[in-house]
Amino acid sequence: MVEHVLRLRGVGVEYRTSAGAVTAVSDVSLDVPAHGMTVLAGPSGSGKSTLLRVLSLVERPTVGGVELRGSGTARLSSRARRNLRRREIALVFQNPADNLIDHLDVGDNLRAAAQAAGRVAQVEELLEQLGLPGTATWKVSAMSGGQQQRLAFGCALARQATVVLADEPTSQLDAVSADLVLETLAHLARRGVPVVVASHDPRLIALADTRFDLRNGALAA
Ligand SMILES: Nc1ncnc2c1ncn2[C@@H]1O[C@H](COP(=O)(O)OP(=O)(O)OP(=O)(O)O)[C@@H](O)[C@H]1O
Repeated sequence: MVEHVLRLRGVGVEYRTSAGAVTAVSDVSLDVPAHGMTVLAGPSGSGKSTLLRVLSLVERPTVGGVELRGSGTARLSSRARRNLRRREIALVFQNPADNLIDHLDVGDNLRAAAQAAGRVAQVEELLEQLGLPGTATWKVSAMSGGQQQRLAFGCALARQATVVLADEPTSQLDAVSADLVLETLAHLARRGVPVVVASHDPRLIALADTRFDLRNGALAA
């Protein structure tokens, strides 16, 4: 059994800008356990979002390697990376509206997410698990921000993703809505789905089974 769902080895990310090269992440090596919630914590600009994009195979690091379930990804073509991402990885963005298709109702969002990964969604069962029973025919716009984020994590469950990654999933929500998301994250972790979250929300960080602290693009000692 693979103990780590994702591993980074010597990862660095550099951006070229008109003002010169910007180092967003330097020499990060870490192992994400195959169970529970892993949090990337750190102040604004410390490299959390960049690292999350690398972990989710959206962005190739400038140097270093990323392993998913024990297999290296560096030699994969862009197309193979895209297919791997589609099959195995779910990424939830901070703005609830960016995670859902607003012209589809709630049930069809779950069905579309499942279909994109070659799966079939058990809509009523998922909505029950998410604490959103009876909402299958609701418009997404009729839901609160917290309910929308919950549904976004439900789409990750519908896809049966190997790992779920989320960038600041509570940052645009009020306290009550953020509570809904924290409950959902705890639910995913209990179901054995590994979750990786970038956040500086202390309540979310408190739920971490594994925590990595970033400072200026590097792991804090
Ligand atoms: N596309 C880019 N081009 C140039 N610099 C970038 C780019 N993306 C990120 N950076 C820089 O890299 C560093 C890390 O940014 P990143 O967004 O990963 O940090 P963060 O911890 O997620 O911050 P926040 O919490 O504010 O989102 C910052 O100095 C940022 O300005």
